[in-house]
Amino acid sequence: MRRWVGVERHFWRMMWRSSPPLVLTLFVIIALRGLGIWLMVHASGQALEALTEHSDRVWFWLVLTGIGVGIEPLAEAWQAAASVALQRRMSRQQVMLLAEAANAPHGIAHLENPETRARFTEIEDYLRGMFGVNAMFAVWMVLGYAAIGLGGFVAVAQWSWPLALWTLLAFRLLHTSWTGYLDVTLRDLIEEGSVERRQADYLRSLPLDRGAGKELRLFGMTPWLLRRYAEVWTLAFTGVWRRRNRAVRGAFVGAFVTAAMLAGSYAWAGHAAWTGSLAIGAAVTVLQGLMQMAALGALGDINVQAIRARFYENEIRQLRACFGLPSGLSSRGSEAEEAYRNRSEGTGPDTRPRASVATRPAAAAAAVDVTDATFTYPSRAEPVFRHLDLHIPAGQSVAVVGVNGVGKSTLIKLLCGLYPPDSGTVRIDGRDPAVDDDARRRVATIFQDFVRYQLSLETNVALPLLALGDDAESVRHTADRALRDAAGTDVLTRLENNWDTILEPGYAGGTDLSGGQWQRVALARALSAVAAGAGVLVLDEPTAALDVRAEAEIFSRFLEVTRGVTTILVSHRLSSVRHAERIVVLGPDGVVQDGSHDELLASGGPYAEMFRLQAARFAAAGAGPIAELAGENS
Ligand SMILES: Nc1ncnc2c1ncn2[C@@H]1O[C@H](COP(=O)(O)OP(=O)(O)OP(=O)(O)O)[C@@H](O)[C@H]1O
Repeated sequence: MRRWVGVERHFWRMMWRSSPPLVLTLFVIIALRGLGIWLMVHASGQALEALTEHSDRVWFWLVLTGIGVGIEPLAEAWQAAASVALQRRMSRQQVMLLAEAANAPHGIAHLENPETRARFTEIEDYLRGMFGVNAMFAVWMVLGYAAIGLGGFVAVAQWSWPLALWTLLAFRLLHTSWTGYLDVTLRDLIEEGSVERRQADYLRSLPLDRGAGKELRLFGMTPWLLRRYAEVWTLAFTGVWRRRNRAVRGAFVGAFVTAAMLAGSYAWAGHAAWTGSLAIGAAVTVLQGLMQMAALGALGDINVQAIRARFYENEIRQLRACFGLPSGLSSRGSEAEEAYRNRSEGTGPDTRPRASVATRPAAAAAAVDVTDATFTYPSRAEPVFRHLDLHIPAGQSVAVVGVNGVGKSTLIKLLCGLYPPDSGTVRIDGRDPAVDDDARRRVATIFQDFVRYQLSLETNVALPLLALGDDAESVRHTADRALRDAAGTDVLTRLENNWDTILEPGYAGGTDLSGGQWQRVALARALSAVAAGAGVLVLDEPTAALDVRAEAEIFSRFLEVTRGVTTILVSHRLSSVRHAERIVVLGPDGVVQDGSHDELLASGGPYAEMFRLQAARFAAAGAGPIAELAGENS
């Protein structure tokens, strides 16, 4: 009971916060609907009574009946419009609340935790789905029905309180037993089998995915996929069906008892009319009132949606609580919500002060210090590395190499503060990026699996500047230079809508880029981040899709344009990494070699061996100028 009160209070508080005038308006409409029904039921009975008595008052009661009848459709339409407007505000608030929750932790471990991810996905699906979009409509419809039922209740109670209460009890029993069933269904849907359901959803979405669509055809995987989908889906729902079947029995028992109680109500009123203790007009009022009270019973779908609305609002609150966030939006979130409202409702431009955007970090190279760091992924038992030490002075260019899976990308994630080390420290200019936003913003990284935003070319390149709120002209200017420095000018010239082209063919006028072109765009984004004030630039295999010559050219150019910034480059192509001032070879037990390209070649060991192997491969393939590039120093 206390839980229910807490959920209800929170739900109404959030609704009130999203728009007090609309909530007040809706309450007025609801009251009007109850009044309208009572007027119709009561006045029509009185009109009949007056008619049988040939009284002049018949017209008076007929007019009131007409008013009562007229109120209902008008109020219903008004209620629908107001609840849809309220939904818009609630959705906006919920999206912001959820986004704040997703972004609250400094790292990304929560996004890799299967349970948390499932909860996020579930809420997001709800918000975007039909139930989420119609939630407010449903909530106020249920209240509207309650008002109608109450109107009927008052009309019956005017003749007999016990009959009104008895009938109310019957309908509440029906309502409670079906709500109990729906509650079980809902909880099952959310809390049980979510991971399996997410997997089933993923499998179902694969044939619609452009990338997966290619492989599905190539490998003839569709029949296997459908079989696997059926298996996972059945697994996800078997328990749900069993529980649902059990719960529906209670609902049916409730329905039978309600039917018996209602038969009693009608017999009661009928007997009174038969024996003459209920006059004809009052009998009409009571019978109509009993019928209107049916609105207090099971409401089916609408009720499910109203329950869902409360459930998910509470889910958002609980998810936020997991990350130490209050139930309402932070001041920054409220500011963003206000800007969103201004724009979506066309009430004005985004006039927020610039202070609400990210602050521009100081533009100077930053030192990187990893001291005695041990790190284990939350889902793993074995650490990726133990007691790792790496110190990079400000302004140095360092290449990190090592075999697959040795932990290069993991090290980069630690430098970005996406995970804290289990023990030891990671510092950027003496500050911990795992807890300090400003320290993290000093690190600009292009990951191996960099994001291909389905947005314009300009946004893809200039994202770090847009995050700072730079004006359009300087954004375009810096993006232009960054793309040029990343040797991506031809990407721009080939696009029909130039900077405004959406980099996704699923949009009108949109297009895709080749792997190499995407990498140039990502590199340009890294350069924009440097222009935005990053002091450490990390490139995690950013050029794997480029040919060897293009990669070598880009690196020498990159080191040129990023002079004055600390650069960390991860690559398997040793022909490229040798341009770095210093090369660090990672092994299972941490740094196994550290020095310049020449020093490492001269000292022998893993680096020299890897380099000779690569050079020999190119030479054997007769790669001509490429072999020259790789073998220059061998
Ligand atoms: N999110 C994760 N959760 C659990 N384990 C992970 C995660 N990401 C990577 N790993 C594991 O951590 C180890 C190091 O991975 P990492 O990606 O850092 O290697 P890498 O040196 O960058 O490899 P590559 O050269 O193939 O890119 C691997 O064993 C990998 O399976």
